[in-house]
Amino acid sequence: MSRQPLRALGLSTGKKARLHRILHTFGLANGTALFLPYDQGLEHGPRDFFANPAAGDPRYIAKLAVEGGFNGIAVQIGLAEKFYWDFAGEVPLILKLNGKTEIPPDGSALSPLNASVEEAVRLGADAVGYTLYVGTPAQTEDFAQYQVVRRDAERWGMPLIVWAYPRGSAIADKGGKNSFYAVDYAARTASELGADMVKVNFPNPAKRTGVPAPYDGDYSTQDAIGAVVRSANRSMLLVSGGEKAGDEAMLEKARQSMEAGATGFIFGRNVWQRERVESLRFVAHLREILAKYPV
Ligand SMILES: O=C[C@H](O)COP(=O)(O)O
Repeated sequence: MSRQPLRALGLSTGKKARLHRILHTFGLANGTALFLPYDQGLEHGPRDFFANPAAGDPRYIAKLAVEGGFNGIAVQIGLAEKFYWDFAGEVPLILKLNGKTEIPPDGSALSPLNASVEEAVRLGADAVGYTLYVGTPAQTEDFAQYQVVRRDAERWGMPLIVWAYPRGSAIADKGGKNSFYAVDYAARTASELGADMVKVNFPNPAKRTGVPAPYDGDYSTQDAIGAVVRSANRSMLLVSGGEKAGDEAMLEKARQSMEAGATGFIFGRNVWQRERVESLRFVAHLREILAKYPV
């Protein structure tokens, strides 16, 4: 069960204090989490803002994070430097330390570092984020880069959230990046490598060719997300939103995730690729779900 009191997670003092601030003084302040990720402008490009052009303005998103009662906003260094100060202290900052464009092919992806844990401290961040691509040809280099971040995070008492993303042709041949096998393996990898929180896509247990046993068996989505939470063990599990989908489908995934023991959600496009009032209405539904699972 990943959703446990902070005291049960073996955290250092600085990490525990920052996580307590994030989880127990912001959002619902009940130990669950709702984060707003806003690095899509780098990862996917401005195409993500066409559905709601207002969302291309970082001030609009930061205001939404405050008004929506989020536990944190995750941005890259440039936006943290130039925009976060307007809202500093009003919503926790998660400084995303690495990131890349979608222009180079996905298969051999390594997400380079663009900022440091020390800069996160200077900016008043309460956590840092690192994208770890599990299964690519660049995995060895990625692990080495990650290890430095993990040590810095430990030294500065900074919680480390790992975006654990299966990627590359080897993963494509084994059921794809959202398969139960791939997501479960990514959650376990992040946990083994010292993540305090791990962010994964919701696993899809549909039968696929090339998936190693026992992942080729029959599993419900509830079985699959339950296994992923167990694989994350003492790393708190956050479920990612992904591309904009129907509200009912998203809310059902959210319910199943919390029922399985997840700590919360990190939903971006599903929140802000719509008009502000609609965003806040959707957020209210997410908060209703989170309210049922206090830690
Ligand atoms: O880093 C990318 C974002 O976390 C993606 O968030 P999203 O899929 O909910 O838009």
